[in-house]
Amino acid sequence: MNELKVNLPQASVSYAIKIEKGLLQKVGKEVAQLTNSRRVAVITDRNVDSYYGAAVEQQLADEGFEVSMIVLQPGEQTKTFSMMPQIFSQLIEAGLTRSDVIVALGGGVIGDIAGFAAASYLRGIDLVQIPTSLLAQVDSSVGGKVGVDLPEGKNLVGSFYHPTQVIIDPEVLNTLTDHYFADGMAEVIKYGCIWDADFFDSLLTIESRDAVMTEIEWIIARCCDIKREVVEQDEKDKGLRMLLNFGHTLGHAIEAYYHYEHITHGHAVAIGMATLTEISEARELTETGTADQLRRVLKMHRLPSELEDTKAYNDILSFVRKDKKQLNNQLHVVLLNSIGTAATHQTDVSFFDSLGTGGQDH
Ligand SMILES: NC(=O)c1ccc[n+]([C@@H]2O[C@H](COP(=O)([O-])OP(=O)(O)OC[C@H]3O[C@@H](n4cnc5c(N)ncnc54)[C@H](O)[C@@H]3O)[C@@H](O)[C@H]2O)c1
Ligand SMILES: O=C(O)C(=O)C[C@@H](O)[C@H](O)[C@H](O)COP(=O)(O)O
Ligand SMILES: [Zn+2]
Repeated sequence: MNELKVNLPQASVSYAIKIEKGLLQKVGKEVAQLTNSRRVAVITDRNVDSYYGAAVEQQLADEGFEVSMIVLQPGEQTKTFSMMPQIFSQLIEAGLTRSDVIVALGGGVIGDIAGFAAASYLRGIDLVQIPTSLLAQVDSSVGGKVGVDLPEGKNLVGSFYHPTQVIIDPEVLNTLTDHYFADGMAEVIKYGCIWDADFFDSLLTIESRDAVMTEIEWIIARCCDIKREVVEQDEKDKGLRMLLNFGHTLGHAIEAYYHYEHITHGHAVAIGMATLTEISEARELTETGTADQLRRVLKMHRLPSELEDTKAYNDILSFVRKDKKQLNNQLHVVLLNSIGTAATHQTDVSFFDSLGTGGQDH
């Protein structure tokens, strides 16, 4: 088993990330070790429930827990503020008290919304993250960002709320579709881009999904460890943590433009990373050849580097203009110096003027 520890002394928080093939079979015992409570609500989505819901429910029941299953519709449209009253009602109906536990069993959508429910229900109850998509295993289950979307944009309501443990079983990835596997690879590639050139290079040698799966435990562990290192230094996203947003300013705008349908988070981030790197390379802010390397690794892992509908960029820019992280009309964008190192830059939206022209200014 790989076990990492996230330590945030300033927030009086410390939790383990456990990574092991087959760990889902021991989930009842893992949760039982974390709490004296005997009541658990498992929040999941219909897809994940159909594969793993019954087994998780049974194991928790075997440990003496009274278990309530809250099963949501799959997809980003579920991660909305308007879903919260329904979830809170179900938690009340399940009789969850302050000493009880919410288990988030699913991808990033479930982790974010169940985490937000745990952060706000009764002013906060314990949360265990059991991420089941690659994206959730390498990124969203770690670091405590929980929240929901508003019609106006992504993740506009939320908080920092850490789990008491993250339980990762890479074997569950076998039932994930290729599309969502690729989504997770976008965030994996992001870590190589911003933090670790050797890791990036190794991703260029692992060509297929099967090849990734043979190396999966250390890949997940490396990503979680990078995120741990970043979050421990900047829990509240005021400085270093912004690097984890590489590709996201444009990515989030693309997702919002398409109403969170058609283009999923990882695909949007892939386009965001490649497009931004093309622009910054054309402006000599990034080492020549970086965008090519990035496009190569994205293609290898079945991810896009550009939007097919380049005409959409004008409208997408209006979402970039409304980016939530602006300060005095300045956007924070993360640019690569070269593969493996990145920095945040303040700029205005004109930085994106060349969108859709391959990085060349009009
Ligand atoms: N909190 C954070 O730090 C953070 C980080 C990155 C992304 N996110 C958020 O995460 C979300 C995207 O997460 P995602 O890509 O996991 O999407 P998702 O939760 O929608 O899961 C993708 C799809 O895979 C299915 N699925 C999940 N696990 C499965 C499994 N083992 N077998 C079969 N099907 C499975 C789901 O039902 C869903 O249809 C976005 O909302 C994004 O904003 C949050
Ligand atoms: O954990 C972080 O910090 C990240 O930025 C990770 C991102 O991959 C993730 O998509 C996150 O939800 C974005 O957060 P936001 O604050 O830009 O909404
Ligand atoms: Zn992301």
